[in-house]
Amino acid sequence: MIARVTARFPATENVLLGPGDDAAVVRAADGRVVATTDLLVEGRHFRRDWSSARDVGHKAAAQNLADIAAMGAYPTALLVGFAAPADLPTAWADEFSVGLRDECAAAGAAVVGGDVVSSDTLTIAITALGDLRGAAPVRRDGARPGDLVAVTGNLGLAAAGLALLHAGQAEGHPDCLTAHRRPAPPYPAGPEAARLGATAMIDISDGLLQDLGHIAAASGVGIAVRSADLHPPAGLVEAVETLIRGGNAVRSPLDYMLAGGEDHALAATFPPRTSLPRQWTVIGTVVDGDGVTVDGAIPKLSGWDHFRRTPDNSDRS
Ligand SMILES: Nc1ncnc2c1ncn2[C@@H]1O[C@H](COP(=O)(O)OP(=O)(O)OP(=O)(O)O)[C@@H](O)[C@H]1O
Ligand SMILES: Cc1ncc(C[n+]2csc(CCOP(=O)(O)O)c2C)c(N)n1
Ligand SMILES: [Mg+2]
Ligand SMILES: [Mg+2]
Ligand SMILES: [Mg+2]
Repeated sequence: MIARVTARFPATENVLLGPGDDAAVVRAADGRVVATTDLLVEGRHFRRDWSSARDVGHKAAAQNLADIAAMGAYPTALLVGFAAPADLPTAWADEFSVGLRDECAAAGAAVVGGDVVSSDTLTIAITALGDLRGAAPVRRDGARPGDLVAVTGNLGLAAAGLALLHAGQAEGHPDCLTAHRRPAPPYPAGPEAARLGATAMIDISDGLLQDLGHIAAASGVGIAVRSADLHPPAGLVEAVETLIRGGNAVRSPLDYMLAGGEDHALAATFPPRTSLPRQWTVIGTVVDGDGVTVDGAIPKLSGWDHFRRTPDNSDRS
C-alpha cells in the first residue's frame, strides 16, 4: 500500500530524498532538513492502563527521533498533532507533554509546534526534523555484498515487555517493561554510523528481521544473520522465564531479538573490515541474493504487521 500511495507523489527540485526511507531530505534555500512522521494510536501502540501519559510522551518522541538518527542525522525539532477524546483529563496532556519534552531534550531537539483536535480515539501524530550537519544521508539502499551488518541498542526487550503486560505481569522485569513504555534509541549512534562510513541504516521498529529485510530489498542484496552473535540480555531471559512459568511463553529470547519491534535499535551495514566501536555488535554479512536468512535458513518469524492478525497484534485486550 505504501508503494502504491507514494508512487502518486511527484518530487520537486527541493526533494533531495522522497518517500521510502526512514525520513525524507528536503532542500531549503539555506540548507537541508530531514523530515519524518509516525503516528501513535491508543489501543494499537499504547494503552493508558499500561503506560503513563509521560511514558507515551517519551515513546511518541523516541519513535520519531529514531527515524532521524537512522538517516545519520541530528534531531532538531518535533511538531505534535494531538487528537484527543473530549473526556481526556487535562493532566494527561500535561504529563504527555513533559515526556515529549524530556525525550526531545535527551536527543538534543525541541518541540516547536503542533495542533489539537477532538477525536473518539486518542491519536498522536509527530513530525520530527533533523540536521545532517554536512554529511550524506545514510539510506536503506546502499548495502553491498561483503558489508558487515551491525546493530546497536536494545533488541527484543520492548516486545517482551508487551508480552508481560498482555500476560498480566506488570510487576518486576523493569528492563522489558521500561523498554516497551519508554524505548531508548541510541540517538548519537546514527551520526556516528554515518562518520564510520555506514552504507545503509534503519531503526528497528517492526522487528530486526523485517527491518533488515527493508535494507535488503532497497539495496538489492541478501542479508545473512548469525544467531550466535545475538546475545540475549539477562533481563530478556528472565522475562521469558516468567512468561513460561505463567504458561504464556511462545517465543525464545532469541526469537524476541529477531522479531520484536519497538526498541528502535539501529541496524547498519558497513564496508568490510570497518573497525566498529564497542557499542556496535556485528551480527551478520551482506550477501548476493535477496531476503534475510538466519544461520543460512529462511526464518519463520518476521515481525510486526499492522494489517495482519498475529498473536502479538490481535485485539486481545
Ligand atoms: N501514507 C503515506 N504517504 C506517503 N508516504 C508514506 C506513507 N506511509 C509511509 N510512507 C513512507 O514510506 C516509507 C516507509 O514508511 P514506514 O512507516 O514503514 O517507515 P518507518 O517509519 O521507518 O517504520 P515504522 O513506521 O515501523 O516506524 C517512509 O519513507 C514513509 O515516509
Ligand atoms: C497496546 C499495544 N499493542 C500492541 C503493540 C505492539 N506494536 C504496536 S505498533 C508496533 C510496531 C511499530 O509500529 P509502527 O510501524 O506504527 O511504527 C508494535 C510492535 C503496542 N505497542 N501496544
Ligand atoms: Mg524507521
Ligand atoms: Mg513510519
Ligand atoms: Mg518509524
